[in-house]
Amino acid sequence: MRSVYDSTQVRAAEARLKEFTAPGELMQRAAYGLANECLNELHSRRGGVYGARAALLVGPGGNGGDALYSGVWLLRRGIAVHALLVGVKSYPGAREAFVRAGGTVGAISDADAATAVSRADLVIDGIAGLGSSRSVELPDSVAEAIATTDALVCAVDLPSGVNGDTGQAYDGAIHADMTATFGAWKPAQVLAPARRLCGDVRFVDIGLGPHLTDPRIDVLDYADIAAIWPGPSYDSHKYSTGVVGVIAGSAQYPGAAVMCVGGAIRSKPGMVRYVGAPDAIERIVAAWPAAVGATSIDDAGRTNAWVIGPGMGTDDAARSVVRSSLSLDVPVIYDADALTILSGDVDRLRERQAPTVLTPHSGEFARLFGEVGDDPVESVKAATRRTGCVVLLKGPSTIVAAPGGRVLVNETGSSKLATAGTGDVLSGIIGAALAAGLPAQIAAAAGAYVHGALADQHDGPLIAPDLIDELPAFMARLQA
Ligand SMILES: NC(=O)C1=CN([C@@H]2O[C@H](COP(=O)(O)OP(=O)(O)OC[C@H]3O[C@@H](n4cnc5c(N)ncnc54)[C@H](OP(=O)(O)O)[C@@H]3O)[C@@H](O)[C@H]2O)[C@@H](O)CC1
Ligand SMILES: [K+]
Repeated sequence: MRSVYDSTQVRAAEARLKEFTAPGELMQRAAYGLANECLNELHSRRGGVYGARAALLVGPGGNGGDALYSGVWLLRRGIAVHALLVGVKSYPGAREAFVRAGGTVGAISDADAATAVSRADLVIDGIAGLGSSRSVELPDSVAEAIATTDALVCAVDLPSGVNGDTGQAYDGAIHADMTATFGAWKPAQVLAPARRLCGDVRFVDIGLGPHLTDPRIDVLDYADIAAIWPGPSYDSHKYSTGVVGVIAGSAQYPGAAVMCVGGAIRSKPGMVRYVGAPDAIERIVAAWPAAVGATSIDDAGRTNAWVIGPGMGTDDAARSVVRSSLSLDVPVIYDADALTILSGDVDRLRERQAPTVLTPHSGEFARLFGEVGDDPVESVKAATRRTGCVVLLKGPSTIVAAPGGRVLVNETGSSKLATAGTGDVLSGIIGAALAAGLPAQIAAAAGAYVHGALADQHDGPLIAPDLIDELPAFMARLQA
Protein backbone atom coordinates (compact mmCIF):
# COMPACT_ATOMS: atom_id res chain seq x y z
CA MET A 1 0.00 0.00 0.00
CA ARG A 2 1.27 3.42 -0.89
CA SER A 3 0.21 6.35 1.27
CA VAL A 4 -0.34 9.78 -0.25
CA TYR A 5 -0.22 13.10 1.63
CA ASP A 6 -1.48 16.55 0.70
CA SER A 7 0.55 19.77 0.80
CA THR A 8 -0.72 20.82 4.23
CA GLN A 9 0.35 17.49 5.71
CA VAL A 10 3.73 17.62 3.95
CA ARG A 11 4.39 21.18 5.08
CA ALA A 12 3.42 20.30 8.67
CA ALA A 13 5.75 17.27 8.63
CA GLU A 14 8.51 19.44 7.17
CA ALA A 15 8.03 21.98 9.97
CA ARG A 16 8.30 19.23 12.63
CA LEU A 17 11.38 17.70 11.01
CA LYS A 18 13.04 21.11 10.77
CA GLU A 19 13.11 21.23 14.58
CA PHE A 20 15.66 18.41 14.46
CA THR A 21 17.75 19.40 11.45
CA ALA A 22 20.22 22.16 10.59
CA PRO A 23 18.93 25.14 8.56
CA GLY A 24 18.80 24.28 4.85
CA GLU A 25 19.40 20.58 5.51
CA LEU A 26 16.10 19.37 4.01
CA MET A 27 16.62 21.28 0.80
CA GLN A 28 20.10 19.77 0.51
CA ARG A 29 18.67 16.27 0.96
CA ALA A 30 16.04 16.98 -1.69
CA ALA A 31 18.52 18.50 -4.14
CA TYR A 32 21.01 15.64 -3.72
CA GLY A 33 18.27 13.05 -4.22
CA LEU A 34 16.96 14.90 -7.27
CA ALA A 35 20.44 15.13 -8.81
CA ASN A 36 21.00 11.41 -8.20
CA GLU A 37 17.76 10.44 -9.91
CA CYS A 38 18.61 12.65 -12.90
CA LEU A 39 22.18 11.33 -13.09
CA ASN A 40 21.06 7.70 -12.98
CA GLU A 41 18.45 8.21 -15.67
CA LEU A 42 20.78 10.28 -17.83
CA HIS A 43 23.45 7.61 -17.46
CA SER A 44 21.12 4.88 -18.62
CA ARG A 45 19.99 6.98 -21.60
CA ARG A 46 23.39 8.28 -22.81
CA GLY A 47 25.79 5.74 -21.35
CA GLY A 48 27.45 8.53 -19.33
CA VAL A 49 26.90 12.00 -17.93
CA TYR A 50 30.19 13.84 -18.40
CA GLY A 51 29.86 16.54 -21.07
CA ALA A 52 26.05 16.56 -21.01
CA ARG A 53 24.11 19.82 -20.87
CA ALA A 54 21.33 20.68 -18.47
CA ALA A 55 18.83 23.55 -18.39
CA LEU A 56 17.16 24.45 -15.11
CA LEU A 57 13.80 26.24 -15.07
CA VAL A 58 13.95 28.12 -11.78
CA GLY A 59 10.94 29.58 -9.99
CA PRO A 60 11.00 32.00 -7.03
CA GLY A 61 10.47 29.52 -4.18
CA GLY A 62 11.73 26.33 -2.61
CA ASN A 63 11.15 24.38 -5.81
CA GLY A 64 13.56 26.64 -7.69
CA GLY A 65 15.98 26.34 -4.76
CA ASP A 66 15.98 22.55 -5.13
CA ALA A 67 16.69 22.92 -8.86
CA LEU A 68 19.63 25.29 -8.28
CA TYR A 69 21.23 23.16 -5.54
CA SER A 70 20.81 20.02 -7.65
CA GLY A 71 22.61 21.97 -10.38
CA VAL A 72 25.62 22.18 -8.05
CA TRP A 73 25.82 18.35 -7.95
CA LEU A 74 25.39 18.10 -11.71
CA LEU A 75 28.23 20.59 -12.25
CA ARG A 76 30.47 18.43 -10.06
CA ARG A 77 29.87 15.51 -12.44
CA GLY A 78 31.04 17.49 -15.48
CA ILE A 79 27.64 18.60 -16.74
CA ALA A 80 27.29 22.14 -18.17
CA VAL A 81 24.34 23.67 -16.35
CA HIS A 82 22.46 26.82 -17.33
CA ALA A 83 19.72 28.19 -15.10
CA LEU A 84 16.79 30.14 -16.53
CA LEU A 85 15.07 32.28 -13.93
CA VAL A 86 11.28 32.46 -14.24
CA GLY A 87 10.66 35.83 -12.60
CA VAL A 88 13.11 38.03 -10.75
CA LYS A 89 13.36 36.32 -7.38
CA SER A 90 15.14 33.10 -6.52
CA TYR A 91 15.51 31.12 -3.31
CA PRO A 92 17.90 32.97 -0.95
CA GLY A 93 21.50 31.75 -1.29
CA ALA A 94 20.80 29.09 -3.93
CA ARG A 95 21.70 31.16 -6.97
CA GLU A 96 24.98 32.27 -5.40
CA ALA A 97 25.95 28.68 -4.53
CA PHE A 98 25.09 27.58 -8.08
CA VAL A 99 27.21 30.33 -9.67
CA ARG A 100 30.13 29.59 -7.28
CA ALA A 101 30.06 25.98 -8.49
CA GLY A 102 30.36 27.14 -12.12
CA GLY A 103 26.74 27.41 -13.26
CA THR A 104 25.53 30.15 -15.60
CA VAL A 105 22.31 32.09 -15.13
CA GLY A 106 19.94 33.82 -17.54
CA ALA A 107 16.31 34.81 -17.68
CA ILE A 108 13.49 32.81 -19.24
CA SER A 109 12.80 35.86 -21.44
CA ASP A 110 16.36 35.86 -22.89
CA ALA A 111 16.53 35.54 -26.68
CA ASP A 112 18.58 32.35 -26.37
CA ALA A 113 16.47 30.70 -23.63
CA ALA A 114 14.70 28.35 -26.06
CA THR A 115 18.04 27.33 -27.57
CA ALA A 116 19.39 26.49 -24.12
CA VAL A 117 16.40 24.20 -23.59
CA SER A 118 16.51 22.54 -27.00
CA ARG A 119 20.27 21.86 -26.75
CA ALA A 120 19.97 20.33 -23.28
CA ASP A 121 20.12 16.59 -22.52
CA LEU A 122 18.36 17.24 -19.24
CA VAL A 123 15.69 19.83 -18.41
CA ILE A 124 14.84 20.27 -14.73
CA ASP A 125 11.47 21.85 -14.04
CA GLY A 126 11.79 23.78 -10.79
CA ILE A 127 9.27 26.54 -11.50
CA ALA A 128 6.86 25.57 -8.73
CA GLY A 129 6.06 22.48 -6.66
CA LEU A 130 3.85 22.45 -3.58
CA GLY A 131 3.20 26.15 -4.26
CA SER A 132 2.07 25.55 -7.84
CA SER A 133 -1.35 27.10 -8.08
CA ARG A 134 -1.88 28.54 -11.54
CA SER A 135 -1.09 28.26 -15.22
CA VAL A 136 2.51 28.26 -16.41
CA GLU A 137 3.23 31.20 -18.69
CA LEU A 138 6.51 30.81 -20.52
CA PRO A 139 7.62 32.53 -23.76
CA ASP A 140 6.10 30.54 -26.65
CA SER A 141 9.52 29.53 -27.99
CA VAL A 142 10.54 28.08 -24.60
CA ALA A 143 7.23 26.24 -24.15
CA GLU A 144 7.62 24.80 -27.65
CA ALA A 145 11.22 23.73 -26.92
CA ILE A 146 10.10 21.93 -23.75
CA ALA A 147 7.20 20.24 -25.50
CA THR A 148 9.31 18.96 -28.39
CA THR A 149 12.63 18.13 -26.75
CA ASP A 150 14.07 14.61 -26.68
CA ALA A 151 15.87 15.52 -23.47
CA LEU A 152 14.98 13.97 -20.12
CA VAL A 153 12.47 16.37 -18.53
CA CYS A 154 12.49 15.93 -14.77
CA ALA A 155 9.97 17.71 -12.55
CA VAL A 156 11.09 18.80 -9.11
CA ASP A 157 8.55 17.42 -6.60
CA LEU A 158 5.60 18.03 -8.97
CA PRO A 159 5.27 19.17 -12.57
CA SER A 160 4.80 22.95 -12.52
CA GLY A 161 1.23 23.95 -13.30
CA VAL A 162 -0.49 21.06 -11.56
CA ASN A 163 -2.40 21.40 -8.33
CA GLY A 164 -0.57 18.98 -6.07
CA ASP A 165 -3.61 18.31 -3.88
CA THR A 166 -6.37 17.85 -6.44
CA GLY A 167 -4.66 16.52 -9.56
CA GLN A 168 -5.95 19.45 -11.62
CA ALA A 169 -3.70 20.55 -14.50
CA TYR A 170 -3.65 24.24 -15.40
CA ASP A 171 -2.84 25.64 -18.85
CA GLY A 172 0.78 25.22 -19.85
CA ALA A 173 1.50 22.58 -17.18
CA ILE A 174 4.85 20.88 -17.77
CA HIS A 175 4.74 17.32 -19.09
CA ALA A 176 7.65 15.53 -17.40
CA ASP A 177 9.27 12.18 -18.16
CA MET A 178 10.10 11.77 -14.52
CA THR A 179 9.21 13.42 -11.20
CA ALA A 180 11.38 13.28 -8.09
CA THR A 181 8.93 13.51 -5.18
CA PHE A 182 10.33 14.56 -1.81
CA GLY A 183 9.41 12.75 1.36
CA ALA A 184 5.87 11.71 0.36
CA TRP A 185 3.63 10.79 -2.54
CA LYS A 186 1.33 13.70 -3.40
CA PRO A 187 -2.30 13.38 -4.64
CA ALA A 188 -1.43 14.80 -8.09
CA GLN A 189 0.95 11.87 -8.60
CA VAL A 190 -1.93 9.38 -8.42
CA LEU A 191 -4.91 11.40 -9.69
CA ALA A 192 -5.88 12.20 -13.27
CA PRO A 193 -5.18 14.32 -15.19
CA ALA A 194 -1.96 15.39 -13.42
CA ARG A 195 -0.71 11.82 -12.92
CA ARG A 196 0.05 11.53 -16.63
CA LEU A 197 2.15 14.73 -16.54
CA CYS A 198 4.41 13.33 -13.79
CA GLY A 199 5.90 10.54 -15.90
CA ASP A 200 7.78 8.01 -13.81
CA VAL A 201 7.62 9.08 -10.14
CA ARG A 202 10.80 8.51 -8.10
CA PHE A 203 10.57 8.72 -4.33
CA VAL A 204 13.35 10.70 -2.65
CA ASP A 205 13.41 10.01 1.07
CA ILE A 206 14.27 13.15 3.03
CA GLY A 207 13.22 11.80 6.42
CA LEU A 208 9.62 13.08 6.59
CA GLY A 209 8.23 9.57 7.21
CA PRO A 210 8.00 9.56 11.01
CA HIS A 211 6.26 12.95 10.92
CA LEU A 212 3.52 11.96 8.47
CA THR A 213 0.27 10.51 9.79
CA ASP A 214 -3.23 9.78 8.52
CA PRO A 215 -2.71 9.84 4.74
CA ARG A 216 -5.23 11.60 2.52
CA ILE A 217 -5.25 8.69 0.03
CA ASP A 218 -4.01 5.10 -0.06
CA VAL A 219 -3.17 3.22 -3.24
CA LEU A 220 -3.51 -0.58 -3.09
CA ASP A 221 -0.82 -2.60 -4.83
CA TYR A 222 -0.57 -6.20 -6.03
CA ALA A 223 0.71 -7.50 -2.68
CA ASP A 224 -2.31 -5.95 -0.91
CA ILE A 225 -4.74 -7.56 -3.33
CA ALA A 226 -2.99 -10.94 -3.03
CA ALA A 227 -3.24 -10.68 0.77
CA ILE A 228 -6.91 -9.72 0.91
CA TRP A 229 -8.56 -11.44 -2.07
CA PRO A 230 -10.53 -14.33 -0.60
CA GLY A 231 -9.65 -17.81 -1.83
CA PRO A 232 -11.16 -21.20 -1.01
CA SER A 233 -9.72 -23.15 1.91
CA TYR A 234 -9.49 -26.97 2.19
CA ASP A 235 -12.94 -27.25 3.79
CA SER A 236 -14.76 -24.70 1.59
CA HIS A 237 -18.15 -25.47 0.12
CA LYS A 238 -20.21 -23.50 -2.35
CA TYR A 239 -21.95 -21.45 0.34
CA SER A 240 -18.87 -20.66 2.41
CA THR A 241 -17.09 -18.77 -0.38
CA GLY A 242 -20.10 -16.54 -0.99
CA VAL A 243 -23.16 -16.51 -3.19
CA VAL A 244 -23.60 -13.56 -5.56
CA GLY A 245 -26.96 -12.52 -6.90
CA VAL A 246 -27.10 -10.63 -10.19
CA ILE A 247 -29.98 -8.57 -11.55
CA ALA A 248 -28.89 -7.28 -14.94
CA GLY A 249 -29.70 -7.25 -18.63
CA SER A 250 -32.93 -6.66 -20.53
CA ALA A 251 -34.36 -7.45 -23.97
CA GLN A 252 -32.45 -4.41 -25.22
CA TYR A 253 -29.16 -5.20 -23.45
CA PRO A 254 -28.97 -8.99 -22.99
CA GLY A 255 -25.16 -8.97 -23.17
CA ALA A 256 -24.83 -6.86 -20.00
CA ALA A 257 -26.13 -9.77 -17.93
CA VAL A 258 -23.75 -12.22 -19.60
CA MET A 259 -20.77 -9.90 -18.88
CA CYS A 260 -21.82 -9.23 -15.30
CA VAL A 261 -22.44 -12.89 -14.45
CA GLY A 262 -19.19 -13.78 -16.20
CA GLY A 263 -17.23 -11.26 -14.13
CA ALA A 264 -18.75 -12.68 -10.95
CA ILE A 265 -18.49 -16.38 -11.82
CA ARG A 266 -14.86 -16.18 -12.96
CA SER A 267 -13.88 -14.31 -9.77
CA LYS A 268 -14.57 -17.61 -8.01
CA PRO A 269 -17.40 -17.13 -5.57
CA GLY A 270 -19.16 -20.37 -4.52
CA MET A 271 -22.22 -19.68 -6.63
CA VAL A 272 -23.82 -17.05 -8.84
CA ARG A 273 -27.59 -16.66 -8.95
CA TYR A 274 -29.17 -14.78 -11.80
CA VAL A 275 -32.59 -13.20 -11.35
CA GLY A 276 -34.58 -12.32 -14.47
CA ALA A 277 -37.35 -13.35 -16.83
CA PRO A 278 -37.38 -17.01 -17.97
CA ASP A 279 -35.97 -16.22 -21.44
CA ALA A 280 -33.18 -14.17 -19.85
CA ILE A 281 -32.36 -17.06 -17.49
CA GLU A 282 -32.20 -19.37 -20.49
CA ARG A 283 -29.67 -17.07 -22.19
CA ILE A 284 -27.53 -16.80 -19.07
CA VAL A 285 -27.49 -20.53 -18.40
CA ALA A 286 -26.54 -21.13 -22.05
CA ALA A 287 -23.55 -18.81 -21.59
CA TRP A 288 -22.72 -19.84 -18.00
CA PRO A 289 -24.10 -23.31 -17.20
CA ALA A 290 -22.84 -23.02 -13.61
CA ALA A 291 -25.16 -20.06 -12.92
CA VAL A 292 -28.45 -20.72 -11.12
CA GLY A 293 -31.59 -18.91 -12.26
CA ALA A 294 -34.59 -17.53 -10.38
CA THR A 295 -37.38 -15.22 -11.49
CA SER A 296 -37.46 -13.01 -8.39
CA ILE A 297 -35.28 -11.98 -5.47
CA ASP A 298 -37.71 -13.68 -3.10
CA ASP A 299 -37.36 -17.00 -4.93
CA ALA A 300 -33.60 -16.79 -5.30
CA GLY A 301 -32.64 -18.34 -1.96
CA ARG A 302 -29.59 -17.65 0.15
CA THR A 303 -27.45 -14.86 -1.31
CA ASN A 304 -24.56 -12.97 0.33
CA ALA A 305 -24.43 -9.92 -1.95
CA TRP A 306 -26.33 -8.48 -4.91
CA VAL A 307 -25.20 -6.74 -8.08
CA ILE A 308 -28.06 -4.68 -9.45
CA GLY A 309 -28.24 -2.58 -12.56
CA PRO A 310 -26.09 -3.33 -15.63
CA GLY A 311 -28.31 -3.11 -18.73
CA MET A 312 -31.49 -3.68 -16.70
CA GLY A 313 -33.24 -0.67 -18.25
CA THR A 314 -35.20 1.99 -16.41
CA ASP A 315 -38.80 0.91 -16.99
CA ASP A 316 -41.38 0.52 -14.22
CA ALA A 317 -40.42 -3.10 -13.54
CA ALA A 318 -36.76 -2.13 -13.16
CA ARG A 319 -37.69 0.79 -10.90
CA SER A 320 -39.75 -1.43 -8.67
CA VAL A 321 -36.91 -3.99 -8.37
CA VAL A 322 -34.44 -1.25 -7.41
CA ARG A 323 -36.83 0.28 -4.88
CA SER A 324 -37.58 -3.03 -3.18
CA SER A 325 -33.88 -3.96 -3.14
CA LEU A 326 -33.21 -1.02 -0.80
CA SER A 327 -34.44 -3.17 2.08
CA LEU A 328 -32.18 -6.17 1.33
CA ASP A 329 -30.15 -6.93 4.44
CA VAL A 330 -26.99 -8.02 2.58
CA PRO A 331 -24.45 -5.86 0.69
CA VAL A 332 -25.64 -4.47 -2.64
CA ILE A 333 -23.70 -2.86 -5.47
CA TYR A 334 -25.79 -0.55 -7.66
CA ASP A 335 -24.39 0.10 -11.12
CA ALA A 336 -25.41 1.62 -14.45
CA ASP A 337 -29.22 1.72 -14.91
CA ALA A 338 -29.80 1.24 -11.18
CA LEU A 339 -27.84 4.46 -10.64
CA THR A 340 -30.01 6.28 -13.17
CA ILE A 341 -33.10 5.01 -11.36
CA LEU A 342 -31.69 6.11 -8.00
CA SER A 343 -30.69 9.55 -9.25
CA GLY A 344 -34.08 11.03 -8.40
CA ASP A 345 -34.05 9.32 -5.04
CA VAL A 346 -30.49 9.58 -3.73
CA ASP A 347 -31.46 10.28 -0.15
CA ARG A 348 -33.40 7.00 0.10
CA LEU A 349 -30.05 5.21 0.04
CA ARG A 350 -29.75 6.28 3.68
CA GLU A 351 -32.51 3.73 4.41
CA ARG A 352 -30.11 0.91 3.60
CA GLN A 353 -28.99 -0.99 6.68
CA ALA A 354 -26.40 -3.22 4.97
CA PRO A 355 -23.27 -1.98 3.11
CA THR A 356 -23.94 -0.42 -0.29
CA VAL A 357 -21.56 0.34 -3.15
CA LEU A 358 -22.33 2.82 -5.94
CA THR A 359 -20.14 2.68 -9.05
CA PRO A 360 -20.89 5.76 -11.19
CA HIS A 361 -18.82 7.10 -14.07
CA SER A 362 -18.62 10.90 -14.17
CA GLY A 363 -21.92 11.30 -16.10
CA GLU A 364 -23.82 9.07 -13.68
CA PHE A 365 -22.12 10.85 -10.78
CA ALA A 366 -23.36 14.20 -12.13
CA ARG A 367 -26.92 12.88 -12.34
CA LEU A 368 -26.75 11.56 -8.78
CA PHE A 369 -24.82 14.29 -6.99
CA GLY A 370 -24.00 17.13 -9.41
CA GLU A 371 -20.85 17.57 -11.50
CA VAL A 372 -17.54 16.23 -10.20
CA GLY A 373 -15.67 19.38 -9.16
CA ASP A 374 -12.03 20.47 -9.52
CA ASP A 375 -11.22 18.37 -6.45
CA PRO A 376 -12.67 14.95 -7.36
CA VAL A 377 -11.63 13.33 -4.07
CA GLU A 378 -13.67 15.94 -2.18
CA SER A 379 -16.65 15.40 -4.53
CA VAL A 380 -16.61 11.66 -3.88
CA LYS A 381 -16.24 12.14 -0.13
CA ALA A 382 -19.25 14.48 -0.14
CA ALA A 383 -21.28 11.81 -1.98
CA THR A 384 -20.41 9.21 0.67
CA ARG A 385 -21.38 11.63 3.44
CA ARG A 386 -24.72 12.26 1.78
CA THR A 387 -25.65 8.64 1.11
CA GLY A 388 -23.77 6.62 3.72
CA CYS A 389 -22.63 4.43 0.79
CA VAL A 390 -19.23 3.47 -0.55
CA VAL A 391 -18.85 5.49 -3.76
CA LEU A 392 -16.51 4.37 -6.52
CA LEU A 393 -16.04 7.05 -9.18
CA LYS A 394 -14.82 5.42 -12.40
CA GLY A 395 -12.36 7.30 -14.54
CA PRO A 396 -8.70 7.52 -15.52
CA SER A 397 -7.97 7.25 -11.80
CA THR A 398 -10.72 5.43 -9.94
CA ILE A 399 -11.54 6.97 -6.57
CA VAL A 400 -13.21 4.89 -3.84
CA ALA A 401 -14.45 6.60 -0.69
CA ALA A 402 -16.34 5.25 2.31
CA PRO A 403 -18.19 7.17 5.00
CA GLY A 404 -15.68 8.17 7.63
CA GLY A 405 -12.98 6.09 5.96
CA ARG A 406 -9.80 6.73 4.09
CA VAL A 407 -9.91 7.36 0.33
CA LEU A 408 -8.51 4.66 -1.94
CA VAL A 409 -7.33 5.37 -5.49
CA ASN A 410 -6.80 2.67 -8.08
CA GLU A 411 -3.99 3.00 -10.59
CA THR A 412 -4.39 -0.14 -12.72
CA GLY A 413 -6.15 -0.08 -16.09
CA SER A 414 -6.09 2.38 -18.94
CA SER A 415 -8.21 3.87 -21.69
CA LYS A 416 -8.31 0.34 -23.15
CA LEU A 417 -11.21 -0.15 -20.73
CA ALA A 418 -13.28 2.57 -22.41
CA THR A 419 -15.36 0.02 -24.30
CA ALA A 420 -18.89 -1.35 -23.94
CA GLY A 421 -19.50 -3.96 -21.28
CA THR A 422 -16.32 -3.54 -19.24
CA GLY A 423 -18.27 -1.84 -16.44
CA ASP A 424 -20.63 -4.84 -16.27
CA VAL A 425 -17.63 -7.12 -15.72
CA LEU A 426 -16.37 -4.79 -12.98
CA SER A 427 -19.63 -4.85 -11.06
CA GLY A 428 -19.63 -8.67 -11.25
CA ILE A 429 -16.09 -8.81 -9.84
CA ILE A 430 -16.97 -6.42 -7.01
CA GLY A 431 -20.11 -8.46 -6.30
CA ALA A 432 -17.99 -11.58 -5.89
CA ALA A 433 -15.66 -9.78 -3.47
CA LEU A 434 -18.63 -8.49 -1.45
CA ALA A 435 -20.25 -11.93 -1.33
CA ALA A 436 -16.99 -13.41 -0.07
CA GLY A 437 -17.18 -11.03 2.87
CA LEU A 438 -14.68 -8.29 2.10
CA PRO A 439 -15.59 -4.93 3.66
CA ALA A 440 -17.45 -2.86 1.04
CA GLN A 441 -14.78 -0.24 0.37
CA ILE A 442 -12.03 -2.86 0.10
CA ALA A 443 -14.22 -5.03 -2.15
CA ALA A 444 -14.84 -2.07 -4.46
CA ALA A 445 -11.20 -0.94 -4.60
CA ALA A 446 -9.85 -4.48 -4.93
CA GLY A 447 -12.39 -5.18 -7.68
CA ALA A 448 -11.24 -2.06 -9.53
CA TYR A 449 -7.61 -3.16 -9.12
CA VAL A 450 -8.28 -6.63 -10.52
CA HIS A 451 -10.38 -5.26 -13.39
CA GLY A 452 -7.65 -2.78 -14.38
CA ALA A 453 -4.92 -5.39 -14.04
CA LEU A 454 -6.82 -7.73 -16.38
CA ALA A 455 -6.81 -4.99 -19.01
CA ASP A 456 -3.11 -4.27 -18.39
CA GLN A 457 -2.14 -7.93 -18.87
CA HIS A 458 -4.24 -8.29 -22.05
CA ASP A 459 -2.24 -7.86 -25.25
CA GLY A 460 -3.75 -5.74 -28.00
CA PRO A 461 -7.19 -4.18 -28.31
CA LEU A 462 -9.66 -5.22 -25.70
CA ILE A 463 -13.36 -6.09 -25.61
CA ALA A 464 -15.26 -6.86 -22.44
CA PRO A 465 -15.26 -10.69 -22.83
CA ASP A 466 -11.43 -10.58 -22.91
CA LEU A 467 -11.49 -9.43 -19.28
CA ILE A 468 -13.49 -12.51 -18.31
CA ASP A 469 -11.09 -14.72 -20.28
CA GLU A 470 -8.13 -13.21 -18.40
CA LEU A 471 -9.71 -13.77 -14.98
CA PRO A 472 -8.85 -17.45 -14.29
CA ALA A 473 -5.11 -17.00 -14.93
CA PHE A 474 -5.06 -13.80 -12.90
CA MET A 475 -6.90 -15.41 -9.98
CA ALA A 476 -4.60 -18.43 -10.09
CA ARG A 477 -1.54 -16.18 -9.86
CA LEU A 478 -3.10 -14.08 -7.14
CA GLN A 479 -3.84 -17.11 -4.99
CA ALA A 480 -0.60 -18.98 -5.69
N1 LIG B 1 7.93 20.64 2.07
C1 LIG B 1 9.07 19.95 2.13
O1 LIG B 1 9.18 19.03 2.89
C2 LIG B 1 10.21 20.32 1.29
C3 LIG B 1 10.05 21.20 0.22
N2 LIG B 1 11.02 21.42 -0.64
C4 LIG B 1 10.75 22.14 -1.87
O2 LIG B 1 10.05 23.32 -1.67
C5 LIG B 1 8.90 23.36 -2.51
C6 LIG B 1 7.86 24.23 -1.95
O3 LIG B 1 8.44 25.50 -1.91
P1 LIG B 1 7.55 26.81 -1.80
O4 LIG B 1 6.65 26.68 -0.66
O5 LIG B 1 8.48 27.94 -1.78
O6 LIG B 1 6.66 26.77 -3.10
P2 LIG B 1 7.05 26.58 -4.64
O7 LIG B 1 6.41 25.35 -5.10
O8 LIG B 1 8.49 26.74 -4.87
O9 LIG B 1 6.30 27.81 -5.32
C7 LIG B 1 6.79 29.08 -5.01
C8 LIG B 1 6.08 30.17 -5.75
O10 LIG B 1 6.09 29.93 -7.14
C9 LIG B 1 5.15 30.81 -7.73
N3 LIG B 1 4.39 30.06 -8.70
C10 LIG B 1 3.35 29.19 -8.48
N4 LIG B 1 2.88 28.70 -9.62
C11 LIG B 1 3.63 29.28 -10.60
C12 LIG B 1 3.61 29.19 -11.99
N5 LIG B 1 2.74 28.38 -12.61
N6 LIG B 1 4.51 29.90 -12.69
C13 LIG B 1 5.38 30.71 -12.06
N7 LIG B 1 5.44 30.83 -10.72
C14 LIG B 1 4.58 30.13 -10.01
C15 LIG B 1 4.27 31.32 -6.62
O11 LIG B 1 4.64 32.61 -6.27
P3 LIG B 1 3.95 33.91 -6.89
O12 LIG B 1 4.58 34.07 -8.25
O13 LIG B 1 2.48 33.64 -6.97
O14 LIG B 1 4.32 35.00 -5.97
C16 LIG B 1 4.62 30.35 -5.51
O15 LIG B 1 4.36 30.89 -4.26
C17 LIG B 1 8.52 21.91 -2.66
O16 LIG B 1 7.69 21.66 -3.76
C18 LIG B 1 9.88 21.29 -2.80
O17 LIG B 1 10.34 21.41 -4.14
C19 LIG B 1 12.35 20.81 -0.44
O18 LIG B 1 13.32 21.71 -0.72
C20 LIG B 1 12.60 20.37 0.97
C21 LIG B 1 11.52 19.69 1.60
K1 LIG C 1 8.21 21.67 -10.51
